[in-house]
Amino acid sequence: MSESTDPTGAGHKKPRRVVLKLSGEALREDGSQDNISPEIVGKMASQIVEALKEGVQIAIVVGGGNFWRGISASNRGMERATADYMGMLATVMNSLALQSMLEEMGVEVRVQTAIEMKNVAEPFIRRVAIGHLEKGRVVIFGAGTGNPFFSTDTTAALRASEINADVILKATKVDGVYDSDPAKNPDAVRFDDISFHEAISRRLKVMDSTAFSLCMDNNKPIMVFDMNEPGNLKRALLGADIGTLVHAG
Ligand SMILES: Nc1ncnc2c1ncn2[C@@H]1O[C@H](COP(=O)(O)OP(=O)(O)OP(=O)(O)O)[C@@H](O)[C@H]1O
Ligand SMILES: O=c1ccn([C@@H]2O[C@H](COP(=O)(O)O)[C@@H](O)[C@H]2O)c(=O)[nH]1
Repeated sequence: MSESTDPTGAGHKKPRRVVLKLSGEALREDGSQDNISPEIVGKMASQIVEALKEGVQIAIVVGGGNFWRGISASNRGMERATADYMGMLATVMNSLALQSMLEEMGVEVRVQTAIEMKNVAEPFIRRVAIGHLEKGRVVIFGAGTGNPFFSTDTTAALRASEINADVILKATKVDGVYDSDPAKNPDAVRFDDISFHEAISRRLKVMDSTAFSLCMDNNKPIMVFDMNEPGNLKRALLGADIGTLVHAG
């Protein structure tokens, strides 16, 4: 794709509203004991500030893998639903860290959680979230879907459908979707674009199948890209060739 191509397939050059999915794991500095690196969160927040200048409405879902993944704890003997609720609480910590950094940079932010915790955040109310976005505020959706056995990728797919986002921008440690996990296979080959159907039938693990299916059913394209590179979020919004577009085909 060139700088001018349509990243959403929706007929406009720049999306009007996006859901940005941030990896929780990416908030931790390699080798550090801290689960959250304020420096990394700051760098992500700077990119979000830069992207907001494009006039795009941005809602965010942050993962929790820097603290806790329910399935890992469950594989080690903990009851799955409880482990998953712990994972959802982890995403709230990440949401608050991001809110704090964005506010330091002058951005108005509201965190809305799927599990009520009114002392720290608003409850998720779809119409209120849309109202915030229309006023130029960033909305961060914390606590996942509020349900165990799901992931924050599925949360991003669900919220994108609910708020009618044009595209999901999935920021990861890798620069797109590969034919196998590039972290495990150095010979993995990257796709410029791939259909939902093919991503699901090849069982590509960059997102879970529930998230892919929900995006496919609701026609929400996903741009998978590496946000560690400064400026990449803005490039993704403008349709630059920096990742893999997963689309209806
Ligand atoms: N076919 C594939 N193509 C690209 N990445 C893949 C593929 N299969 C597995 N992966 C892995 O998926 C990861 C991307 O997922 P994501 O950003 O959600 O990471 P995560 O660690 O699960 O995040 P979180 O902390 O939010 O749980 C990459 O780190 C990559 O190694
Ligand atoms: O809807 C949801 C979302 C998340 N969880 C739990 O939280 C952790 C962290 O999320 P990641 O997507 O892995 O970053 C996840 O492993 C689940 O345990 C959930 O239960 N429901």
